[in-house]
Amino acid sequence: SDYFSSITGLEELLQTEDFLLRNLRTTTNAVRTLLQQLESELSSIEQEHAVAAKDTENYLTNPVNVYRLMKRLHTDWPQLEGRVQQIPDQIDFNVTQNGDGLSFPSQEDVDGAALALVRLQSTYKLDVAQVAAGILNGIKYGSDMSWQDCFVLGQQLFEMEDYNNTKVWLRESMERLGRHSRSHSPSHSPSPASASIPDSGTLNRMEAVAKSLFQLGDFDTAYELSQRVLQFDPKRIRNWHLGDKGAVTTPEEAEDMALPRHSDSYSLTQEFAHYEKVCRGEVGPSPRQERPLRCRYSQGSHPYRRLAPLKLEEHSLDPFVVTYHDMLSPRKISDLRLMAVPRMHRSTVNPLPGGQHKKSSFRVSKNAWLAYDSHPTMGGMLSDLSDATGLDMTFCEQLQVANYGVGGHYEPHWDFFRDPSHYPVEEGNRMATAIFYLSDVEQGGATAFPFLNFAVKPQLGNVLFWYNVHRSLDVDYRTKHAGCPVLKGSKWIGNVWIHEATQTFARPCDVFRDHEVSLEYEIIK
Ligand SMILES: O=C(O)CCC(=O)C(=O)O
Ligand SMILES: [Fe+2]
Repeated sequence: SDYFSSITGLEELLQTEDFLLRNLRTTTNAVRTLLQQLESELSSIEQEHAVAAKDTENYLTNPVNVYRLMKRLHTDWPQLEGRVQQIPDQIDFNVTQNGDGLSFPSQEDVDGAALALVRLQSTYKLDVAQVAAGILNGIKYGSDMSWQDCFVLGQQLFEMEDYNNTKVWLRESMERLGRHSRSHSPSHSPSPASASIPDSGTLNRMEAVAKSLFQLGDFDTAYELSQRVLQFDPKRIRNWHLGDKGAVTTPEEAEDMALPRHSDSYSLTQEFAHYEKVCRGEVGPSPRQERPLRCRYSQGSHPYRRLAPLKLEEHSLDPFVVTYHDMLSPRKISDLRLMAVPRMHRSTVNPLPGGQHKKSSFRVSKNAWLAYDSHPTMGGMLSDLSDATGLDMTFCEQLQVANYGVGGHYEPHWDFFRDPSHYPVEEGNRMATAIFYLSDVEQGGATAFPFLNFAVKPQLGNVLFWYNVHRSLDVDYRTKHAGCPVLKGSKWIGNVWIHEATQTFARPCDVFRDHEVSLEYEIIK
């Protein structure tokens, strides 16, 4: 399971479908050969009968014809009968059951993929009609969704009790069906298009969904859906008893019900709405915030960097958030990703003390932990990071390589632990975070800092670095950050968390505590 959370799993699914396709192709070829054989015998007997019909008496007085008629009926037809009856045995197509070692998505995967689509739609304010047409932010990538695709998605969202989105997708489906049935009138459509006219099973499902929508008080969509059903099968009207009026919800109640069950309370806050704006690039830093920021060369803390200075881009001075450009070559990155792929698992979030690590819709990605001594590239990453930041790398967690598929994301969070039982005392809290970007991302997938009003677009080889704590070692609530949903592409990152102990000289404390500025950001508004 968990195929939807990253690109690596999806490749397996594509391979599964390749296998299914090859099998179906072999099977249809075999069936065609069988049919062709039957067809040729059929037409030779038909020809015989055409001759006989012209002059039956003449035909039947020919002893050869008589003999052949006898033989056909006595021997050939029973044989033909046997051959036709054996056809099903010759069609071996049980791929979904006995396709050994094939990967199939679970219900959770299908739900995850639906949620991802809906998340993208809401975060990036995408127009459903455009998404269904395979267009993301004006760029046409994929093929169109059929009216059935939209309907199935709508039905699934309905089952997931996400009624707001059910509505938009069912509407889109009906819209497409309407367009479709106008452009393919049933009389002249021997093409696959005729297969897109709803069959009775689909009409039943449409009817059932219409009924439920009616009971939920979404009369408009229910009406629209019913009209479509009637258009294809006018007889159905007599089946309709839409329940007694007492069971019908008032529009106000329906409004309440229309809140998607899967969105937790955080996604309804102002803070979350602001975060989504930052992801969309609708808000940015103020001129006052931006004025002191520079792109500059940095010699870091190692003498070698005088010869090869680092390209440093400042995003914020307090809290300190910067990008070091071109820290890792594409070749090293591909080595790293190859090492990580076989070790990838669905990402979990940190539990309450004593709790279980849990998968969550809050963080949808896969990750792997890699030890720094397992490959020279990784040791190099740490020493480069140390040279750049001046920090000591004695206490850092293993490299966490993460991959987000389309719709993958990590909602706003802090990297530091608020509960000291979450980290070893001798190592201290997560003082700083460095994110190595191990891929570019075509659209979406920025690392957003909602309180600081900026988002950093992943760029292969760059490192994003920031301090999670004040100099006083009090946690800095302004550093809340997130991985925005990936809209197009696949996002790879490598996380390094550097702990506090051993940084005494690299980042000495101030005399005074300096954390008050960040306290107001602790509370979710
Ligand atoms: O994906 C990102 O850009 C941020 C990831 C992150 O914050 C984390 O893994 O802790
Ligand atoms: Fe983080």
